[in-house]
Amino acid sequence: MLNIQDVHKTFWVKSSLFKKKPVHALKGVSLKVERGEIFAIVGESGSGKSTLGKIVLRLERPDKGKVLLEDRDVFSMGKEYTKLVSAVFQDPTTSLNPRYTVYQIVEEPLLVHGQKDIPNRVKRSLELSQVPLEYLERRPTQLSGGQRQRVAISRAIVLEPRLIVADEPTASLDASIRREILNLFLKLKERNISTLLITHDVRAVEYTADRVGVLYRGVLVEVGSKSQVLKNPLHPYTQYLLENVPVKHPRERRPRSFLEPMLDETSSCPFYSLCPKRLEECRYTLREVSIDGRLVKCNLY
Ligand SMILES: Nc1ncnc2c1ncn2[C@@H]1O[C@H](COP(=O)(O)OP(=O)(O)OP(=O)(O)O)[C@@H](O)[C@H]1O
Repeated sequence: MLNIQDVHKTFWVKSSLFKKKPVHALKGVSLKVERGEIFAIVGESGSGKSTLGKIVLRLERPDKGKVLLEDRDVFSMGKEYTKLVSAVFQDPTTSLNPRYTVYQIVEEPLLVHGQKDIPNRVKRSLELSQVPLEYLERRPTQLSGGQRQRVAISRAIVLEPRLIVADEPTASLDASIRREILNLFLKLKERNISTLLITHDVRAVEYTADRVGVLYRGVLVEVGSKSQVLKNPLHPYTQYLLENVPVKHPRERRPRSFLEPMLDETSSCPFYSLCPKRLEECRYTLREVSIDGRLVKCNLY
């Protein structure tokens, strides 16, 4: 349904008074999201996850590559695209208009798209995201963080989209609420709505995802089913990421050495300078192989 083909995105940031340097946020990312699938993009801060989400939402344009929704280039689609693809962001406090009531927030996309039967559709959407109807006249500041995120999800699904891009939808919430919000995405899946779940939270991936893509410095290093990637990670970076899923106490965590600046920006593999299993050839070439239906960008295979 969603087909991302060889997407590249470079930002130019000021390095000194007169100079700019490139930040390669995405380097040839390709993936497909099927109907009703929850596809998780996982990676550490700065790996390019949000940039990919923004490109799918058309908030950024790729420098190269294509994004297709049901075989149509999303950048040549009109307003219709915003009916088919919607977004849920990390912080509902900033993504919801504080002056609007819950009803007005959820109603807005229906008005923008000239829809009929608005009151009933708003109510159905709120029910589906488990927002009590007595909250209809409340404003975001009168709701808890979890309820605000439910309202944001109601707004995202009110037009019955094909795909939701959810960028860290549980990151601002208490642990006790996180699972409830993730359950909503599982419910949407039953209604054949796909989710591109952008997260650094491996537990969220474990709980919800069908397939997982691991992003490292703009390169999708591994893509496979949840069980393939989480139970038997092949890429050395995925292995590192999973070994460092937050443990009970910060003292038990390993140093996050892989967030150090790259020592060798010119090597083919983005993980070259930090990889414990690197080969000499990884400086010059990077192979993508398919193993049991999963993709790995690594010369070890
Ligand atoms: N508008 C921008 N201008 C300049 N650099 C940017 C811009 N947006 C992103 N970047 C850079 O691109 C890289 C990828 O950023 P991105 O936000 O996509 O990563 P991320 O994996 O979502 O990280 P986080 O979880 O911290 O948001 C980073 O180095 C970031 O600093």
